[in-house]
Amino acid sequence: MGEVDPSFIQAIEHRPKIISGLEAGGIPLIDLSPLLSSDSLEGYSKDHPQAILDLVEEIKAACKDWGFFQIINHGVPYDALRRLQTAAKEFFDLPLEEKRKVRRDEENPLGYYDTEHTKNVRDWKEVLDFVVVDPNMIPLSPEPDDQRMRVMNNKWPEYPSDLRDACEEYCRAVEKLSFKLLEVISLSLGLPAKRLNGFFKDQTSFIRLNHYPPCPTPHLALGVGRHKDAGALTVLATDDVGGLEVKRKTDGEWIRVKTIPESYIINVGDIIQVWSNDRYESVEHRVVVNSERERFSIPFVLNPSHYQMIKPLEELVDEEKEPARYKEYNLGKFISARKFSNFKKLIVENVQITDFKISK
Ligand SMILES: O=C(O)CCC(=O)C(=O)O
Ligand SMILES: [Fe+2]
Repeated sequence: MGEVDPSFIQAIEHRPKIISGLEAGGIPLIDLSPLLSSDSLEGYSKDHPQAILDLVEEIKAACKDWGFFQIINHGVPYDALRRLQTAAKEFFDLPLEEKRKVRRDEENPLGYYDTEHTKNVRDWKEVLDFVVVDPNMIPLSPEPDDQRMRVMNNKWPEYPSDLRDACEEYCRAVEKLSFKLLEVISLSLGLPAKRLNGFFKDQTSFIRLNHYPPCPTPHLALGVGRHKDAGALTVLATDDVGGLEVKRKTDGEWIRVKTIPESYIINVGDIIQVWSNDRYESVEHRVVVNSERERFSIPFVLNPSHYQMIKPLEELVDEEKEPARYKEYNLGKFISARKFSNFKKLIVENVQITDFKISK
């Protein structure tokens, strides 16, 4: 990634404003300590202590107003994250030919990849992807009648030798956190805490190690172009180099997310938007790069099983007052369409949940 290839250059209206060091903030910061003492919030809101009810309200407001929030006192051991961050840096420091030994290919979309395009513009980044349940399956093609499946296997690099262990250990901790958050979100929608858990048997959740090298033209390119996360929920760890920007719902301004030590950034994905029938929205975000410091981030994307049909939850729709706003879609077919479209620059837009929107 030396000189700037035209494939990285964003259209003028999507280029970032380069702000030096200034971070606007505004995204809610939520203290999860009330959750630390319990493993599960089984039951309905009314059965919980006030501290939990307050937390549910805070998360509800954050999901509605921003689609994003930051958390502290989340219970994920910092050492587990540090260990994975160290291993990730060691991996990305390897020569390209070494990294390409585990590269993603047409058969298996997992592994190393440095040519992802978001909205048809190349991202200034390299990634390493792993699934949480290994091996995992997704449909071979997005065609509705094609029943064939594709097996996805994690491709563990030979170096650094503890990357696999670090990743698996981190995954267990962050997965536990993400299911707790899912319970709070379920309560915040007026549903029983465990209402959403059933969708995650045979989950297709994945972990991505992102590396954004310094970029000589940060005003022209983006680390990740504007996008919405397609999963249910994203739990994002970043280092102390800022860059993530969230599109503020009130005015469409791009707001830089503050880096807070030992915190996570949580965002609602497309699937929660559909389940909640638009009560919560999956909000657009992007990553701005800089010319001086490399940046690392690790999103964990909580994703249901491939065979799940995604549609608004029955309890949240009412034919008269609140009709379903989406037709159901098969998650596996959706993932399959996405995974194999970002290989190359396409003429058409990727599949989006809006493709399933029921017009009023
Ligand atoms: O690196 C970041 O801060 C965010 C990355 C992201 O949005 C993604 O990988 O979907
Ligand atoms: Fe994202």
